[in-house]
Amino acid sequence: MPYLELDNVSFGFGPMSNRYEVFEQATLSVEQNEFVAVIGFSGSGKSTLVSLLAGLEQPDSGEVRIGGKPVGEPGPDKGVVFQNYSLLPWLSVYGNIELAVKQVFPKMGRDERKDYIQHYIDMVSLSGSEWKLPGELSGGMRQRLSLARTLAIKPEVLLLDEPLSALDALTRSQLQDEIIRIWEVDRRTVVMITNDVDEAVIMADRIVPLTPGPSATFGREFAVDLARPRDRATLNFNPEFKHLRNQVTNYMVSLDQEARRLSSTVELPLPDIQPVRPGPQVSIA
Ligand SMILES: Nc1ncnc2c1ncn2[C@@H]1O[C@H](COP(=O)(O)OP(=O)(O)OP(=O)(O)O)[C@@H](O)[C@H]1O
Repeated sequence: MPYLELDNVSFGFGPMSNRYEVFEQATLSVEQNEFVAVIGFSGSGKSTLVSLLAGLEQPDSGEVRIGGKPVGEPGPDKGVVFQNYSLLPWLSVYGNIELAVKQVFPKMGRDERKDYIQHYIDMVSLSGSEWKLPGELSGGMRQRLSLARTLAIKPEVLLLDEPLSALDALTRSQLQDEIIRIWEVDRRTVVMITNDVDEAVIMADRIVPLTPGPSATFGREFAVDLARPRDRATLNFNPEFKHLRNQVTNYMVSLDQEARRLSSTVELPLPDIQPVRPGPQVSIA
């Protein structure tokens, strides 16, 4: 039975007179502890999908379910890591995690809480930076902190909204490996939004493309049957990896071409204006 479900979901922004339909009857099923990468073009609805899964937005029709129940309000059962970190700049690394932990586990004793927070700081390799403020951290360290803070509230579903796209290529690949290392030790259901095919193939169990908007839906899925742990150095020479990467890339290109073809054949309504006719000639003496 699927754990996380988007069941025939339609959702749009704006009033009826000027509406933008983001999703039309979109359906997605994710198994418990599965790692799914949703890949899509800019503006296709990736962040909106995260908002719907997190309960920040409610569908116009259809239903979002977790464990068979409607998703409900945002809460610690759904942990979101955003692209832009969303850290409190006046709190240290320790303080940012502590705030979240205190909110979700108010009864945890002081000593236990200290060890608990340190465990998550160590997990994301931020040991030694406990008392630094977010402004004193690199982009990669800030995203590690975001991840630690979200993991520390023990969400059942982890929603990663393009968490690595603001990082340089080297830091990005390091963090991809770290996220997978952490997920392999402490499995949970993950939906990661990405616009990077390689990232999706290296990290996910399954890749689900989002068709270009408006009225996006989910396209053909790709299972990633590469054995774990995946070593990026050897993957580059793995024919299965290369084949899958090409398949996904070609499919995304074909989705884009189809969307462009459709938008160029749409007939634009022209205003119904009577042509101006010249009046009688007037001669000026
Ligand atoms: N609050 C809003 N009001 C009106 N339209 C919105 C709102 N938020 C998003 N949209 C529109 O909905 C569509 C999907 O937006 P969304 O941010 O989910 O896309 P995305 O795939 O995450 O884009 P990107 O990759 O560029 O961040 C876009 O066309 C966007 O303009």
